[in-house]
Amino acid sequence: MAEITPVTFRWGIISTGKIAEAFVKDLLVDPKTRDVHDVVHKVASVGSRSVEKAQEFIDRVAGGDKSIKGFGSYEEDVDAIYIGTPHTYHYTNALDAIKAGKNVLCEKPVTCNAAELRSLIAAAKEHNVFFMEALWTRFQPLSLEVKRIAEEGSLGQPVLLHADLSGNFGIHNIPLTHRILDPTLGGGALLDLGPYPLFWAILALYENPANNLTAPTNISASMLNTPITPVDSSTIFNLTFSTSKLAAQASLSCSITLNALETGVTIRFERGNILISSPIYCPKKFKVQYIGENGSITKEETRIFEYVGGGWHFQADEVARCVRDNKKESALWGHDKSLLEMTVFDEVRRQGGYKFPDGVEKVLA
Ligand SMILES: NC(=O)C1=CN([C@@H]2O[C@H](COP(=O)(O)OP(=O)(O)OC[C@H]3O[C@@H](n4cnc5c(N)ncnc54)[C@H](OP(=O)(O)O)[C@@H]3O)[C@@H](O)[C@H]2O)C=CC1
Ligand SMILES: O=C1OC[C@@H](O)[C@H](O)[C@H]1O
Repeated sequence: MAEITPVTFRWGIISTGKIAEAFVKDLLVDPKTRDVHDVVHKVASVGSRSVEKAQEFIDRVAGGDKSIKGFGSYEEDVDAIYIGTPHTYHYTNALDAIKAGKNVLCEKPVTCNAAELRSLIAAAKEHNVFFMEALWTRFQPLSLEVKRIAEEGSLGQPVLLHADLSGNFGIHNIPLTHRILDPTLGGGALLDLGPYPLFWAILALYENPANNLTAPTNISASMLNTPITPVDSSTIFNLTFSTSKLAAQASLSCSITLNALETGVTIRFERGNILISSPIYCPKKFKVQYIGENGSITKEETRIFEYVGGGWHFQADEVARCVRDNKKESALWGHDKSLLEMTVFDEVRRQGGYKFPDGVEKVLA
């Protein structure tokens, strides 16, 4: 077989925080370890509020690679910019990058509200650039296989989906300025953890061909605040999908004070179940149960997925391929799904009474 010459994709990184480090480490993993031969990734520059921090990040995470430029600002000459700042900075950082004609991969939640996202989508169209939320779980091989099995027919239609993402942040022992507690940084469970339970509902229900990409017909929600700051410590939200061909519901929750459950997602179909192990943002294992005529389990299969790296590189491969092919959005996690996410979150916050402090939302509906 002829050797493919891979495209070298140059990334500019904005932020020197926790997730930026995880993403950059994955960019440095040899793509061949995950059987990817058409793209390779190169970290070209790191932007921070401080040039010293940027250099310290390059030394620590990328072995001091002299070809990587460190900037005390966010201007870079690259194929795409990855944004890993706190939620409430995504809009401004992404807009600046888009206006500079850059392709953008922006961390989840892509913005604080749907109005900000609509404004970014319009800007991306105007400047003819690729734009995607970094909903990394969508691109992992396990998710692709869950989707294939869910839609292949032998389980029947999905009826009920339960998904929870909890993570104990030790909220009594972290500063009030921590991004998870600070309302000016969009703190709380919903915006930080909520994208993942919602992602599984989008994959299994919204994307189900019988739903024909129809938005939920009902959203009901309740939020519980922390005793410390006015952000949600836990939130529950339910979605109903009802079309002529699909009648299904999702019961979703997230918490910043509890540990994760062993099984984070359960998708119940007419003739079986899919049970996905935690962590639900990069699960390595799921189980499929087939149910017979009398309601008992007739067959059970466990599937395990392993790869080198943390799982963030799959979304990087998607961005590189989309940009190479001149696509402006991903077919797997396009603008419509991020917009659905932000619309659901706006409604959950409305019902739950979570208002951001004045000035946090840069665009209002
Ligand atoms: N996909 C995933 O698995 C994960 C995604 N995330 C998402 O990534 C984003 C960042 O999270 P995380 O990396 O944990 O956050 P961190 O606090 O670790 O890092 C955020 C970085 O943003 C920069 N920054 C710019 N302005 C501010 C500000 N006013 N306050 C604090 N930091 C600022 C800082 O870099 P500098 O000082 O260099 O400018 C800082 O290091 C969030 O939106 C979160 O939802 C988080 C964890 C996992
Ligand atoms: O995206 C995320 O996934 C893992 C969580 O621990 C983190 O807080 C969140 O931002």
